[in-house]
Amino acid sequence: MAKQYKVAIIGGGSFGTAIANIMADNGHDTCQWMRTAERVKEVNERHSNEVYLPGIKLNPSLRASCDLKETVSGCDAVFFSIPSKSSRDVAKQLADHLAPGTILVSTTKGIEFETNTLMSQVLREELPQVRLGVMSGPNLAKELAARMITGTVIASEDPDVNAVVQEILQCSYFRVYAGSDMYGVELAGALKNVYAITAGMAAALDCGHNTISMLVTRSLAEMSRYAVIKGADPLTFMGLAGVGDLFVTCTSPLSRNYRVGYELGKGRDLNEVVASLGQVAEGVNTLRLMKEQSEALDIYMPLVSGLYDIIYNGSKVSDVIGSMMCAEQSRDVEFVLK
Ligand SMILES: NC(=O)c1ccc[n+]([C@@H]2O[C@H](COP(=O)([O-])OP(=O)(O)OC[C@H]3O[C@@H](n4cnc5c(N)ncnc54)[C@H](O)[C@@H]3O)[C@@H](O)[C@H]2O)c1
Ligand SMILES: O=P(O)(O)OC[C@H](O)CO
Repeated sequence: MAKQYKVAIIGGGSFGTAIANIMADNGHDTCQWMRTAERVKEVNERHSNEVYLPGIKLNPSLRASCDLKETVSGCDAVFFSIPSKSSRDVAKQLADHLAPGTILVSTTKGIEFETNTLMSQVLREELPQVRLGVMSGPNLAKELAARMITGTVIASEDPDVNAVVQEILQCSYFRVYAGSDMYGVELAGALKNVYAITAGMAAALDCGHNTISMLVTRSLAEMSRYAVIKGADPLTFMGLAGVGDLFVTCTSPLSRNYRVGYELGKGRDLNEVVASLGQVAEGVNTLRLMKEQSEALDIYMPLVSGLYDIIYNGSKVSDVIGSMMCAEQSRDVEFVLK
């Protein structure tokens, strides 16, 4: 029989609940920390989290708690699934409760806005005692919670972290691949959200399949170009955390970032769209960061600039597309060509 671990998940939203449910399905002693007492009661008594995962029956062995110390005490591994905006605050709360050597896995696909810092770095700064990993891939929470076949990537500098996480999560519907390019895996997860907004907008404007295909492929080129300049391995972007996640997020209406783009494409106001979502769409802040970075580092990112101009400068979609199509002819796969 496979080893049973004591595990915790920090975050009571869609993804935290989906991951907690897998671990409970796998027979691990699983506790999920969430800040809302009403939601804790619902998970413990009705085995559901209707606000975030409507219609999903959770494993009855999954426990929830509002008590952070009790949740993580004695855990072998802790999964962190808090939106980037609040990650540092929650990490600070965890500081006194995580034993040295505990495995901590970030599943957050965002960047700290004020510092342009990835979550692994935020966690490293606040929780130096842990062994870190990041998990990312084409992982729509609703599909995972419905136990649809899914693959993901765990990346850590410590191969033991990868092996333990594979053992904890691997099951008949979830396949966990290992990687060592932690930076690339995490960056890919954050960047693809921006391009999903563009893809949602293109869908709202009834663009053809040729257009969507060009958009997604050039998105991959643009995010890879940025990531390579920042030190990531371009091959990471060919895997599940790169092209895999870009594909799912740019094509599925289950993606919140895609939905933001779709609603913007239908002419709705950004603030109104974000407020009505009721869940996080990390790409909105990541877009602003990428625009700043592309200017500061002089990286050619026409899709980021175009989307930024449409959302924040009131540019017309047709004008932005027109200027992109008339730009100087370029080479394909230039981000890997020397
Ligand atoms: N939903 C998905 O399909 C999915 C898949 C992979 C990764 N992710 C990433 O996981 C992260 C979390 O996403 P999600 O989908 O679970 O978001 P969500 O909006 O569904 O839920 C966010 C959760 O975080 C909690 N939270 C926010 N601020 C908090 C604070 N200060 N203290 C305590 N709790 C706080 C909220 O109460 C809520 O329970 C994001 O970075 C997202 O990109 C999401
Ligand atoms: O709903 P989104 O747009 O945050 O995307 C969810 C996941 O990241 C897809 O892998």
